[in-house]
Amino acid sequence: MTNLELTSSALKPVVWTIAGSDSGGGAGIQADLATIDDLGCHGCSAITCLTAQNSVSVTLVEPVSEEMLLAQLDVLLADLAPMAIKIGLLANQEQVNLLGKWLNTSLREFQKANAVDVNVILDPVMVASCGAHFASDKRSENQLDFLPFKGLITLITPNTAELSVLSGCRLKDLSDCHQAAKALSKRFECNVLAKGGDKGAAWQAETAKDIFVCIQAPGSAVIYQQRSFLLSSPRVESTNNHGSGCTLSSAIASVMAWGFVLHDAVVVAKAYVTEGIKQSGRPGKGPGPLARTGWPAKLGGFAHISSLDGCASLPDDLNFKPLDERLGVYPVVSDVSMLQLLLAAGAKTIQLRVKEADDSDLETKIIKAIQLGRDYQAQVFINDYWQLAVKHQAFGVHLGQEDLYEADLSHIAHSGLALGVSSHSYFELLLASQLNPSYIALGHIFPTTTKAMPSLPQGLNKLKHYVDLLKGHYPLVAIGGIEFNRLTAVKKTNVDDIAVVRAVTEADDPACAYETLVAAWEGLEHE
Ligand SMILES: Cc1ncc(COP(=O)(O)OP(=O)(O)O)c(N)n1
Ligand SMILES: Cc1ncsc1CCOP(=O)(O)O
Ligand SMILES: [Mg+2]
Repeated sequence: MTNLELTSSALKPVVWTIAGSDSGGGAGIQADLATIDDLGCHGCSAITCLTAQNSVSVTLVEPVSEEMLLAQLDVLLADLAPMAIKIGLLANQEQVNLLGKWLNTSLREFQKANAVDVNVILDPVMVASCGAHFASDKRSENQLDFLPFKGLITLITPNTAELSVLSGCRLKDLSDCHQAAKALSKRFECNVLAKGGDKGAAWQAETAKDIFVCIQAPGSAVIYQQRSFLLSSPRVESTNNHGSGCTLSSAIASVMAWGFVLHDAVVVAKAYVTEGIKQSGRPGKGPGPLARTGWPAKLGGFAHISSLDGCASLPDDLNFKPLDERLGVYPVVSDVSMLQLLLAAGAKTIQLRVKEADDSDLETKIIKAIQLGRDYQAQVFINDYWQLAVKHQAFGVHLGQEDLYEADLSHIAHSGLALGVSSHSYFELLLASQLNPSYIALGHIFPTTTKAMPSLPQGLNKLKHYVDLLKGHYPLVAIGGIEFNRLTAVKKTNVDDIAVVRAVTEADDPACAYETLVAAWEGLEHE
């Protein structure tokens, strides 16, 4: 199954762009609709102004009337309601005020009545990449007052020039930009992606660095909220960047419309822009538009993520022991007798996951599990208790994202243990991949009762995207709600292997259930 089949088999999510028309086709509404379509969504537009422009100049900007802008918003809401909205060029303060009021009334009522969250991404366009100032309002440096959007938007995406105008500060270095982005986030009560793609400052010369200030992102892991991150990509040497900001913000809206969390939308959209610049052309005399290159699936095109707020970043110079063999059907069990029974039934990889808070026999159980692994020449992973796993030389350790910041990863790597890492999103799997682990777990895919999960089930569509990105780079295992009658659908995503709890441990005959799962899983073909 290809990405396209997966996305077109479902109803396309509706994404709106509220922006200006670029007669040159590289930016504005034209770039947005091309992006939205390329990422599998249905695009609708509310046009704020017409611009007469080509790749080198803007000769005229003509705003639509307030009546016309409102009519577009209302008629769309009555039928083609949005899953996400991107706001781009607004021609004057009246349009900002009107839109602020509309978001606060009509859109709010719609969200309340339908119990949905519509994410709104604001690209505060002020200056075109060809140097022209857009807004017809001539008050201080063409600056519009975006405060009517306070508390109504998910994310604002200023470039460095826009950040400087919005914050009223000269931005000399990364630290200045970070402070300004945090101040903006406070002022607008929203998340901020401060784009550093425009070359200029020395600290931006080698890499294109964006600053992501997250104050709140529903569905993202708690440990990655109220935090700032630096997203660094190798700089693509090209002057074809016309419409890159429009493309980025409409890509973020599109990825969110598919149900991905904000952290994911930001990293996927950045990879999309990087690839779009790489493959760009130059139809006019000036900077060309970005190519439309589909949903990003090259790991090397994704940004490196690091912390920007004093919180620890994960090391990226470690090497963990590789697996001796495929994970296959990977049982995760809570007691040693079950572990022994499944090893006897042929399991070659298994995990001991003990969750009783006060288990006085913990170390004894871990020693026994590790010894059984040796007896059966199997890969035994210990969940959570990495010190005991190292002390007794387990084959490997399995850690969740939160656990990664508590553990001594360097000690685990240097002690020769394998490391498996959990992930629940693009953002988390990118962080996991920066660690060079022995495998990456993707979950939870389906609802599970084994564990209270803080995130929603990922589902097969997301799993397929994750696999497209990581396959061949790391062994991949899907976990969560995997049972016999779901194996065919899971195999179609091309994920290497599966981890199971209840499908084995709650069966009347766990050994038989394990053997049946193995026969079925190994009998199915990858696509
Ligand atoms: C193979 C596999 N995948 C994911 C998990 C979950 O690990 P973690 O996120 O650390 O959560 P707990 O298992 O500790 O509740 C796993 N154990 N195994
Ligand atoms: C530990 C864990 N981590 C993500 S889902 C999960 C439990 C999976 O259990 P089951 O296979 O019973 O749904
Ligand atoms: Mg854990």
